[in-house]
Amino acid sequence: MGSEFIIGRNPVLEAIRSGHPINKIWIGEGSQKGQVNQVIDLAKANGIQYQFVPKKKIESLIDSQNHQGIVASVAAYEYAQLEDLFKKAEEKGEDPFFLILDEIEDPHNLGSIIRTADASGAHGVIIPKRRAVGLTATVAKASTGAIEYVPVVRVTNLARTMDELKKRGLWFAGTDAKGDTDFRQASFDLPIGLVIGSEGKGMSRLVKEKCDFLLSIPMQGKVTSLNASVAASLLMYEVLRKRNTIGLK
Ligand SMILES: C[S@@+](CC[C@H](N)C(=O)[O-])C[C@H]1O[C@@H](n2cnc3c(N)ncnc32)[C@H](O)[C@@H]1O
Repeated sequence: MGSEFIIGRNPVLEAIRSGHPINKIWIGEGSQKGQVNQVIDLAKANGIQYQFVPKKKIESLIDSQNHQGIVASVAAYEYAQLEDLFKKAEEKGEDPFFLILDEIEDPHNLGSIIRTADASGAHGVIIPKRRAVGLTATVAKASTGAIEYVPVVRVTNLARTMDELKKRGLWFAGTDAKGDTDFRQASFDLPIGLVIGSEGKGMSRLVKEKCDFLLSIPMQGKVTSLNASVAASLLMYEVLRKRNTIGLK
């Protein structure tokens, strides 16, 4: 199994808390305060090896200065199976709510989408194997640890997977600034797959054709689209808003 570095206090804390296998943690000298102490306590409690090193050592490991004095080498992130997503929905007694990402390439966008997926109660994310970013250290950091809790499935062919999911009762909501239905009018009281297009091209033709309806977020200014992760966040929270009574957590 390969390994990855995860960088920063929150991602390392979440990795330990979730039980993700950790090889070693390096802590920058002089960083022993607040959340770093929490990391040390948890590492001790879980028998994880850690070492204090000059900050330069950390920078040489990860080739970055944005590490908050902490970096861990962990087992590479594993992908889930479609079945895991259905299981998560079933455990929560909810209609499936999956995200389908059609060739998202920017790791910050993927991390941010995973973070909001966790917060808004989505049951998992589906990405294609080709022409898309996978679960990397940068994605883990941008997700601030949510990568540990949101199952991500990688499939060979998104359009084919959508066909398979349709047979299992899912309806697909495509998203496009030129879509014909204002997202505030959509109802989400059915098993739903929310499809987000790539940063450059939006949804591919084949994936778009598989969608049952096309939602748009109003654009009142001069630019023609939102950032993919911003659009995904608004749409995920609309699903939560429609499905959950206010006051219920
Ligand atoms: C940066 S946009 C893609 C722009 C691309 N040039 C296009 O024409 O579709 C990335 C993705 O974010 C979502 N998105 C962005 N703005 C949106 C909007 N106003 N309404 C619905 N979805 C939007 C869509 O999923 C879109 O494919």
